Amino acid sequence: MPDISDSLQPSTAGRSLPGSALRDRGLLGRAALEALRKLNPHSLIRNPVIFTTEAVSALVTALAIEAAATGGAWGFPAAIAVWLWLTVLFATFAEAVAEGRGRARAESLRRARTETVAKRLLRPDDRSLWQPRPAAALRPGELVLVEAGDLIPSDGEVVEGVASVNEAAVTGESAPVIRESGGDRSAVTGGTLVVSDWLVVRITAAPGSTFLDRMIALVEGAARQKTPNEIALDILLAGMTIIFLIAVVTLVGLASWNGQPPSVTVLAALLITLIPTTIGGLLSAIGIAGMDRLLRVNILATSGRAVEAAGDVDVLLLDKTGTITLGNRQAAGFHPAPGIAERALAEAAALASLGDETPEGRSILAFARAQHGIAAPALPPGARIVPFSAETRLSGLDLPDARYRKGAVDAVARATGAATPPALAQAVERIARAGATPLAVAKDGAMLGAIALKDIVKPGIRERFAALRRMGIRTVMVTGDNRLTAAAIAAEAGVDDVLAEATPEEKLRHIRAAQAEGRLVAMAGDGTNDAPALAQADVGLAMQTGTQAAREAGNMVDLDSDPTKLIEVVEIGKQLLITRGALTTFSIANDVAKYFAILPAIFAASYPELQALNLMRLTSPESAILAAVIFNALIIVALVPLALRGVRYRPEGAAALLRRNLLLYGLGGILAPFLGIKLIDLALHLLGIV
Ligand SMILES: Nc1ncnc2c1ncn2[C@@H]1O[C@H](COP(=O)(O)OP(=O)(O)OP(=O)(O)O)[C@@H](O)[C@H]1O
Ligand SMILES: [K+]
Ligand SMILES: [Mg+2]
Repeated sequence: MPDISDSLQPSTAGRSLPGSALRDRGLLGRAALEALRKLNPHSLIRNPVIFTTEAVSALVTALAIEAAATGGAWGFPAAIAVWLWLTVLFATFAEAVAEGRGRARAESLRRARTETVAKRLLRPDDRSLWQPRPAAALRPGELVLVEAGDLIPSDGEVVEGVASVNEAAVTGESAPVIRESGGDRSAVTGGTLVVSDWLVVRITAAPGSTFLDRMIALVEGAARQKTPNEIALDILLAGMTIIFLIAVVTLVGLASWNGQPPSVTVLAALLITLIPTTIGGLLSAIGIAGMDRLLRVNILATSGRAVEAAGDVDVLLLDKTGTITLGNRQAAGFHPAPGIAERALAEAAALASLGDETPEGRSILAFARAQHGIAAPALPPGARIVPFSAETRLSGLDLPDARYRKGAVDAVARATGAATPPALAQAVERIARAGATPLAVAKDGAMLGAIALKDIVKPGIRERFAALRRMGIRTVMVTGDNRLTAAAIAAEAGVDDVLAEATPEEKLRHIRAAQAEGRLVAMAGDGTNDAPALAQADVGLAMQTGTQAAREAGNMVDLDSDPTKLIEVVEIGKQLLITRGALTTFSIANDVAKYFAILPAIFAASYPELQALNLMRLTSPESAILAAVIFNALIIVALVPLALRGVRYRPEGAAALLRRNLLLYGLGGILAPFLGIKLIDLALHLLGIV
């Protein structure tokens, strides 16, 4: 069998150096075209600041044309109009570049969605009777046979069989993973390849809404919605636009007091340089780039809001089996109660597992055969299977003359009324202290012994939990397993806290309680019993190896099935929030210099004393105004790489972070335009343009 731990290695598929998008010529060309398409006012209205800029650009263009037609001075309004249009174009370009990176990934995913022909089973109980059927025509509920070498035609649940599957098409990771019926690794994804053995799969996805389809829509940004934070910032920016509009209009009265009223072109230039075009132009690119950075670490986020929430997460809950451990729990020992032969225990354990479709159940049958040559008998007539459930924490078989149960020790004791002899209790304790899961086996009202199920902690997890702790995040393991096993695994994995013997409802209640205390909660899980908790958590990170239910309940899927990836999610979330804050600060701080550049120019005629404000000693009023507009446009392009890459995040205190960013982006935002406008003014002068 392939080593599943291979799939823990972070994948490098689809990853490239940050900012490399800006060096990709084809991508830039396509983005430029897309930027032009985005000039359509109908779509631009979603961005109030840039929409205002476009309206003002149109107005100044009309004025320039009118001046040219009537023989007036049209050069200055024309130059301003050109740079105002470029301002709008740079903003739409930023968004187009951010989207373009996802589109490239979508194209490679589309190639994975090849047209396969499925083997649809005609009868559920007969694998030899099948009919070819195009994958696209498969409906939910239909059964298909997938054999070694076949592509899995659509998403589904494995109902029979164990196979290794290469999921590289989706995850970029070529080490095969195990897919099997019954347990937490039963979900299969359309477009992935069965490399050995066979599976019978019940289709769960309707045509056109498979995981791959949704993934494509997501990376293309088709499903993207503004987050509540983005909407709030948009409203703030729109408010500032209105305030500056009022301020600029009232200037007309002031300036006309004892001189010439300023021209509409000059007022337009003043308005656009003062409204927050920088952050307005980069806001959506910042959000898209954040989702894209997640994708590069192989995490698929279906909600931008979850990415933002991740930036502020305080607690991470994880289930044990399949999340902290590999989840391939295998029977590894029989421990009979005093006076019971080991073979009698093994026979009872096998009977109790006859109808148990979980990997644990199958491993017990295999172990009984390997250790004692016990062949699993056919299901006797009149037998009733008691399937495993996370609520009862046991499973078993009722025969007309005997009842067999196996499961969590306390659960079996309660259900059968059987007493646990002290020697057995000691054996159970030893198993659990070693980090294995003890299952008690009972026949009617008597305990026959225990089975030890071994599971392995995913490698490297301890260091990663330590890193989470340094980021101020508390890790809590919530598991259905018993206290001792939970404590042993918790100690080995290095989590901060552990909640054992938890039913799905208790996992859910635990999250609600933390949220009620005002904490932001992340949950990582893989099982159907984790689904309610994954849905309730602010960040629900489902393992790609998990069940369909878990993957649908969460708002992120980790294609590498590594719960400690939350580190990356948190960093990217923080980075997103910091980048947005930094560029907003920068954008608003920029206004100071523009004020000093444009106001003296406007009032030059009315109030010559105001020349004292012309700190930059700009060549002429016209040159000052044009230089400010050019700077205002160019700064958007200059900041695109930062918006895409994100401001670097270092784990340090919030106060230190705020201080550093205020200094860098606040003070930088005040000073940069003084320098920039002066340089542009000089250049315009040297080129003889003004
Ligand atoms: N096939 C089975 N038959 C009987 N009992 C089982 C079986 N599988 C698991 N159990 C018992 O039920 C308990 C709860 O199982 P459940 O799957 O809810 O939680 P878990 O997988 O152990 O933990 P986690 O919630 O961390 O994944 C297990 O700890 C084990 O004692
Ligand atoms: K501006
Ligand atoms: Mg589980």
